Amino acid sequence: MHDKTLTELAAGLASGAFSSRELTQAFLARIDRLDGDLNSFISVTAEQALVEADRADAARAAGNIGPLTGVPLALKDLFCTEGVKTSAGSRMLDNFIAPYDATVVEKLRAAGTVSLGKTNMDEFAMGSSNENSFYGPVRNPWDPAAVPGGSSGGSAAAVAAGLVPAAMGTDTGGSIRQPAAFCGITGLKPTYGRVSRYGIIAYASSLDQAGPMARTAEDCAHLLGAIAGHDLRDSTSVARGVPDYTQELDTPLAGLKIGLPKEYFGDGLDPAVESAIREAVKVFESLGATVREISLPHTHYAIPAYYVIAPAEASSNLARYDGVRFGHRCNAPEDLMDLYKRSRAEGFGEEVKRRILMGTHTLSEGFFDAYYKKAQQVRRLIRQDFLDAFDEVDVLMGPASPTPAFDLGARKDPVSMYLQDIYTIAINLAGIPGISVPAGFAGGRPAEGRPVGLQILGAHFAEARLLNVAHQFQQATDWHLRRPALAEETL
Ligand SMILES: NC(=O)C[C@H](N)C(=O)O
Repeated sequence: MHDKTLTELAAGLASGAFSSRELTQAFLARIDRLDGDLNSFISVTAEQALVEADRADAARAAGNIGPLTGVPLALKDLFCTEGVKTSAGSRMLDNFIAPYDATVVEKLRAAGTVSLGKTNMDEFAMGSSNENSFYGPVRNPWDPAAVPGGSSGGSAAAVAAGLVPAAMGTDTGGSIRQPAAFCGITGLKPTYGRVSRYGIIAYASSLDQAGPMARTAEDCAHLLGAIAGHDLRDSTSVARGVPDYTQELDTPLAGLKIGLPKEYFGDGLDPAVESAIREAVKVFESLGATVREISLPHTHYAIPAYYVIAPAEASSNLARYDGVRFGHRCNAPEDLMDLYKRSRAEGFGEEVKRRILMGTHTLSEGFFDAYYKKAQQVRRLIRQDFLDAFDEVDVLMGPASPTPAFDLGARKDPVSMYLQDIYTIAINLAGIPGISVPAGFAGGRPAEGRPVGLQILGAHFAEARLLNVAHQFQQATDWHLRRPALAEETL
C-alpha cells in the first residue's frame, strides 16, 4: 500500500479494498521498521492515529465522508496539535505540549485525515538541510550520505521513503520546495494568505506559509483544497473562495506561455540540474506550450533582502521564549535576568541565535532605516519583477535549487547554506505560489542518483493553474513515480 499515491489510497478506501485502520497500521509498521536510520519523525502518535482511523471507518460506514476520509498523513513539528508535543525542532520547545490545534490541523481533522505524527525539521524552520534540528539530522532516502533539504526535511524524507503518503510543511524561503526537490517528491507553497497561519509556530510572519508535500500534483490539489481558506484568527489569511483544485488538472497545455527567468540559469547552477530542467521544458513544448526568456532584474537582491527581513521578524517572534510561561527553563535561576539569559542560551541552537542577533541588530535604533526599511523597499521591487513577468507569460519555470542534495556536513559556512535559497526566496518575498516537481536525477559524484526538482511559479492565487501544469507534466513523465530503494522494501 505504501507505493500508492494519496489519491489512489483514497480510492481504495472508497471501494472498501482496505479500511483506514488497516492503512494506518501498515504505515505505522513501516515507520517503526524504517525510520530508525532516516530520523524523519520526532513524534509518532500511533495510539491517537488508530483512534482517528476507527473514527474515519465509522464515518464511512455511516456514509458521512469526504474525499480524504481515513487517509494517513504527517505534520511538520511546528503545527500545534492539541495534547501532542510540538517542538519546532528546538530544545526550547522539547517540553511543549500544544494546548490547541492549528487551523490547518483542525481542517485536516475535519476532512477525516489521520495524523501519524510530527516530522523532523530545522530548528524553528531555520535551515536548508535539516542539520539544525535538536533531534538530529534527517537522512535522504535516496542516499543516506545526503541531506534531505530543509527546513521541512522530515516531511519530505517520510513521503519519499513511503512512510506516509503525504505530509504538511511550511515554506518561509523555500522550506517546502527545496526538500521536495532533494527528495524527489512534489511540494507546493501556496500564495501568502491562502492558508491560515494560526497555530503554526511563527518564524517570519510576513513570509511563512503552509502547504502540502506528496507524491503527485493531484495529491497536492486534494490537500490544498482541504487546508486553504479564510480564517478570522489569522488577519493575513485572505477572504477569497477556495476553488476545487482538482477541477483544472486535466486542462490541456496547448498555448501555455512559459517564461524562463535568465537569472535562474546563471553562475552556480549545477550542470546536471540545468540539463534536467531544460529537458523538462522540452516536455512542455511537446505538450504545446511556448517558451521565452524573461528577466527578473532584482533577483540578486533577494537573498540579502530575505536575510534582513526574516531574521528581523524572527527576533521579534522568538522574544516570547523567555522561560517564564512555557518552553525550556534553566535550573535554579538567580533572578529574572538570569532566568531569561540562561533559558534562552540553553534552549536555542546556534543558527537560531545567529538570526536573533542579526535581527535584533538590524531593528535597533539607528540601523532600522539602513537595513530593514531598505530591505522592504527592495522587496517591493522584487515583487514588481514578478508582476511584470506575469503580464507576459502564464508561468515561470526554473530549478528549485542550484544543486542536488549535498552531503551531510558538507556546508559548514552559513552563507553557503543561505545561497541554497537563491531560486526560492524571491517567491516568498513576492508572496506568489510555487511548486517543485520531480524532473530527473543528477549524474556524477557525489550526487549521482539524487533527484532534481523543477520549480513552477504562478501569479498570486494561481494555484489551480500551477497544479494543472504540474499534473500534465506528471502525465507525460514518470520521475514522480521513481522510488528510492528504501521505499521498495515491503514488510
Ligand atoms: N524556512 C525556510 O523556508 C528555509 C530557509 N532556508 C531559511 O532558513 O530561512
